[in-house]
Amino acid sequence: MAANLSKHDDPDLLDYEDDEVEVAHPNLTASVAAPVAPVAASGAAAVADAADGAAPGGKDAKGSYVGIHATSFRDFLLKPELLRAITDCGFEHPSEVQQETISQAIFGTDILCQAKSGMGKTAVFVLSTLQQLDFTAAAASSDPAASVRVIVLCHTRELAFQIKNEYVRFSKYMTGAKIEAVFGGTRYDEDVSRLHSQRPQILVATPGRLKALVRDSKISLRNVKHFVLDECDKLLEAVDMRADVQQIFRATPHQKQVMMFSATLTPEVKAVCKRFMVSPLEIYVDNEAKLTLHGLKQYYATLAEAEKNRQLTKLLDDIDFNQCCVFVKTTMRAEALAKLLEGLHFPVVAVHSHMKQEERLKRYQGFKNMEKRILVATDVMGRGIDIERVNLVINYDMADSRASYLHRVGRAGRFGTKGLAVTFIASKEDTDVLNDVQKNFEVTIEPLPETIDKALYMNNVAAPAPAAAAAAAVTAPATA
Ligand SMILES: Nc1ncnc2c1ncn2[C@@H]1O[C@H](COP(=O)(O)OP(=O)(O)OP(=O)(O)O)[C@@H](O)[C@H]1O
Repeated sequence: MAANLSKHDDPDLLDYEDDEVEVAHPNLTASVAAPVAPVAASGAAAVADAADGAAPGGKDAKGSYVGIHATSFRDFLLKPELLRAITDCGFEHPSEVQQETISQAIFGTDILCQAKSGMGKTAVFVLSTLQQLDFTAAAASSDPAASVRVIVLCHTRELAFQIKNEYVRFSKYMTGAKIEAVFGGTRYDEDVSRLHSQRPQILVATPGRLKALVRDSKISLRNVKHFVLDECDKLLEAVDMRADVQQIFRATPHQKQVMMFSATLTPEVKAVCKRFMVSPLEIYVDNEAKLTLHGLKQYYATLAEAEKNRQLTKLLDDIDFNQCCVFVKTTMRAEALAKLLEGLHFPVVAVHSHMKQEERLKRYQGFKNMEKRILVATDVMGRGIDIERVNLVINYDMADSRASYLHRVGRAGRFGTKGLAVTFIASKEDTDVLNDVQKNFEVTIEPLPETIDKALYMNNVAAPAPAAAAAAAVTAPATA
């Protein structure tokens, strides 16, 4: 494995998602002139809607969109307890990226993998590491002080929590499997005692917290056999994060499997990633155009900043969504917008980096459990987060780059399902990003039409016959 990584000064411990610019925005605190009818506050209607996503016969509709039906998870010759858990999770067929990578990942090959958002990259490293681990009592007692065999690094706490849960559900028939997650914003001493008492074999972490634990010798990584970076471009692009990752990497043995994943990998980041690896299997999307999610209908609305609130509330009323993510550019705007929507009785919750960790996870979990239908968030929630019922993304503030746009809209249309993304364009910079997205991802983002046909963004809603289309269509506001 490549060991001659360049040195960086030790940065202060950081929460990596705290990179948002704080700009007060008067528009958000202004009240919306016209009263707006709320969407159903109860989860019941939405749960019924979400059921639309299920294919006839109760089968999960997702598998039928992107699964390669000629192959099956059985073809990977996985452990029976893993296959049982895969079946319980409703996975029928491996997706393309799973088919391309799992068969080699389970033999310990280093993997550098780029694949579209929502196509099941998580299961690649979760399944392949679980397949390779030995959870027997003998293995556990061999060196209890250095129990960790798998390190998974990711950039946010919610993602760490989500990945830990994926490990839990796929290891449910594996006796002795112990999985923990550590991330900033929680009590350090509690992490220390939990790691000491639990002795996990699998540890999911944000780099800052893990770096501190390693630095203080609260954990030994000398037995690590698998080192995974999810959203690796995010972890390696910024110098401070990369330095933390490098420091953790250096605390692990030379001999190990390294796997890295993202939907977006620039040539520069690929080169950095490969310095951590030895002869990796490289799976890339050869043309950015192929990152476009074809189940996702994308529109934009050109409008003035002051018109955003009215437009947003109109969309939330008119569009028949299951769950929706609204992205804004700062934590302050997230708070203000959520308050405004709450005042109008929309079932909304805000998540951003400037809130207590406990509260943040509670809100994220509540949204995941369908207690609220609208999430207002900063880019903190823009990557990796997998919430199955989200079929509408609204960029209230345009993303600052095409990569960020791609990750955000990828919160809808997961695993080949249908979804809708609407982006507000209020400045020349917004237009530039929009043009960059259209050019590089070869997608045509149309102006928001008067009406949006439900069949475009709801699964199992048949496209109406042309004559009936007008009557069935949902009314949407005209663009400014
Ligand atoms: N083979 C499969 N069959 C059915 N569902 C699957 C399969 N593989 C993954 N999924 C589901 O697809 C969804 C998206 O998977 P995942 O979050 O791993 O995507 P991703 O590629 O990591 O996306 P992103 O780049 O946005 O992080 C999850 O809900 C996951 O449970």
